[in-house]
Amino acid sequence: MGEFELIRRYFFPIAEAGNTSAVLLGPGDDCAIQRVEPGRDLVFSVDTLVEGVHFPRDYDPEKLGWRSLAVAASDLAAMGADPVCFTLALTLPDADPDWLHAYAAGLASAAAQFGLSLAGGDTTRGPLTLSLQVHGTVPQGQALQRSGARAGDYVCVSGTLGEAGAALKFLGSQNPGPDEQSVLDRYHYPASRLSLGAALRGCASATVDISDGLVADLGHILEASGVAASIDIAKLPLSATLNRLVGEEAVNLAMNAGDDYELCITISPKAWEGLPEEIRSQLTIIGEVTSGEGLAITHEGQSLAPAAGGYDHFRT
Ligand SMILES: Nc1ncnc2c1ncn2[C@@H]1O[C@H](COP(=O)(O)OP(=O)(O)O)[C@@H](O)[C@H]1O
Ligand SMILES: Cc1ncc(C[n+]2csc(CCOP(=O)(O)OP(=O)(O)O)c2C)c(N)n1
Ligand SMILES: [Mg+2]
Repeated sequence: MGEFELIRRYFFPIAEAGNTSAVLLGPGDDCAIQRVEPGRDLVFSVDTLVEGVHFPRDYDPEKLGWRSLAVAASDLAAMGADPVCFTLALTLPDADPDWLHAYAAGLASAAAQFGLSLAGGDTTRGPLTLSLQVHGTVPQGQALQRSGARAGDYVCVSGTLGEAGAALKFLGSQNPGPDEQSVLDRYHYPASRLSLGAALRGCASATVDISDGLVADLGHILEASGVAASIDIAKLPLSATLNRLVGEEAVNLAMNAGDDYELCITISPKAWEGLPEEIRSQLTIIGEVTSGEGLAITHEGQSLAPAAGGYDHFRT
């Protein structure tokens, strides 16, 4: 199978299944063409996944198909963008039809689920690496950013934290029990809170998605906004499953492990009161923004030393 046959066989069908009218030209030419409606801003981001770094060696290709798009889409969620389309740069050690079939199937279901049309890409031979560029749009000037947090805002997170991090221990399990399977699914099928992100436009003061860990990613908001915050670990949303599986380590995983792809947001108390209950129920208030700099961590009022954390590709 040659390069072009591979692309036609496995990826053109995904592009054809996407029905985004904003993609005027999909794969097959030198570039794709996306029309951006007047009055909207284009919001875009690229994320790379490397075998052995972002996912284990010999990882199930169907899960990789889903996961690769989900983690990229999560950046659109963090900006409050409505998803439109994506490109896929695929570097493969060889053209294995079974692998490609399964990868394409996982990717196709994520593309349909997230409303992202495949618009183009690039296919090369080399160590397994995937780069996905995602495009979304927002009404002009309304993209959520890391820089808007103000003293007095609440700090909130969506969903529950720490399970995807816990899953790393069980990735090699032959016979995972129900709790193990449930955290493994959080790793294999990350959330990407696209509709939550869009619903927070005009309400949240700052947003970030939690890829590297809560402490690190909230740290990005604090730095970009020039503020400090305190969070109470007793308020962290931890699932019963995580508590059963890892006991006291749950807090550390929730704070530092990453891979959750939940949103961390700041929001003024007034905007919080104005949120529909359906949106508030997806969020947990874990602390508040203060003036100054840095993140203070407390446990029921007692202050704790901040654990150094978060995933950093180059920290030695
Ligand atoms: N090689 C690069 N050249 C230009 N900008 C980059 C590069 N790598 C990362 N960035 C930018 O630095 C910021 C932080 O990157 P990253 O931590 O990967 O963000 P995210 O967690 O949202 O994927 C982003 O705005 C990203 O666009
Ligand atoms: C097999 C495996 N080991 C370790 C991890 C943990 N891990 C690797 S990269 C990463 C952080 C997210 O990756 P990054 O490239 O920083 O994503 P971005 O912030 O750019 O979205 C984490 C938590 C993992 N996901 N899989
Ligand atoms: Mg990135």
